[in-house]
Amino acid sequence: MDTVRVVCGIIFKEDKILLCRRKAEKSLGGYWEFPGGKVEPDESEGDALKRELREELSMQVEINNHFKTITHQYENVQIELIAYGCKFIQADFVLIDHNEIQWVKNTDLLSFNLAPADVPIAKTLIAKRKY
Ligand SMILES: Nc1nc2c([nH]c(=O)n2[C@H]2C[C@H](O)[C@@H](COP(=O)(O)OP(=O)(O)OP(=O)(O)O)O2)c(=O)[nH]1
Repeated sequence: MDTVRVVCGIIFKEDKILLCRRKAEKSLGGYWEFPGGKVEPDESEGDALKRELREELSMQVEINNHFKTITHQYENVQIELIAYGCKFIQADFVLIDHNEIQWVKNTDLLSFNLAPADVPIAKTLIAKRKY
């Protein structure tokens, strides 16, 4: 089975991280995620992340370090979830693919119903506190 490459942002505003809840009608609807999306062919991970954040949230960030990559097998798809640390710059937060957003303290991440692939990323964030 092919692996779908997905890039997501661990977006910091001071000591809080942005979580977004996927709309009910989407795949993994109702789960909270780090925003981002699929990397298109011939697109860099950074360009894909900037594009997705602009399209989904009208948001601009500064992309910093690669944080962690997780391979996760869902029932009918395998994804490679590539997470980058980002600094929040500004957003209109016009929600397209999500129905709620929240800025969350590191230590509260696991109290959200995270997409299963995101759980190891949240655990690493909690273990490191600051990356
Ligand atoms: N953006 C994002 N997607 C994630 C995360 N964790 C996780 O399992 N995913 C999954 C959900 C989707 O199956 C896929 C990303 O696709 P996407 O966000 O571009 O969604 P999409 O609209 O293209 O997907 P679809 O509903 O059309 O299938 O990766 C995450 O933290 N961020």
